[in-house]
Amino acid sequence: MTAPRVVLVGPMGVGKSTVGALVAERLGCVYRDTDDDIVAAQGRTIADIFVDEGEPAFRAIEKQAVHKALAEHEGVLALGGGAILDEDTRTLLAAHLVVYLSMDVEEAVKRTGLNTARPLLAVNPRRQWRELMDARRHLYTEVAGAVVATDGRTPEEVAQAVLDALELKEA
Ligand SMILES: Nc1ncnc2c1ncn2[C@@H]1O[C@H](COP(=O)(O)OP(=O)(O)O)[C@@H](O)[C@H]1O
Ligand SMILES: O=C(O)C1=C[C@@H](OP(=O)(O)O)[C@@H](O)[C@H](O)C1
Ligand SMILES: [Mg+2]
Repeated sequence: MTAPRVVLVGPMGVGKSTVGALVAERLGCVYRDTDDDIVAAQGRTIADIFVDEGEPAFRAIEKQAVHKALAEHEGVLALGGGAILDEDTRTLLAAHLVVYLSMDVEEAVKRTGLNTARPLLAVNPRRQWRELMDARRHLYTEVAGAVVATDGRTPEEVAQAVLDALELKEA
């Protein structure tokens, strides 16, 4: 069966895309990011999809993109932070090796700031991030086979911790 070597989940700005690319390089396999798939397929940015069609429409597009990538990708796969909100997606993830990258709120604000590319954090990022995590923390934990804390760690250190977690799981 085709399956990603590892699937990275976690909140916006935790480093899924940055760390995913590093882990793929270290494993000598291909890196894929479902946000990039969505942008390529739609020919517009994530922020534009949110503005043009709203979050429910984005989630429907995202669900399709995630299910396609889980079915066909063999390397490292990073999901958008909200992909785990979908119950069918969580069910599919149960069959995969999933690593949850975590961080606390201060680290989150440092990394994402007022970056308008992430529409869900455009206004009052600290409060919005707390609310998002209250709604999602248990879902990240539910789908994950391992949790890697990223606070105060460089992307290279986080990538190494992910590789260590993989080695433990694959052993
Ligand atoms: N371990 C880290 N320490 C500090 N900054 C980081 C770390 N990992 C990622 N970043 C920075 O945080 C921002 C968000 O990273 P990104 O990989 O896009 O996160 P995600 O895909 O989870 O939203 C980027 O500016 C990136 O350079
Ligand atoms: O957490 C979320 O709901 C989102 C996370 C984003 O991806 P990253 O987690 O890669 O920033 C992107 O899919 C969109 O802005 C919504
Ligand atoms: Mg990303």
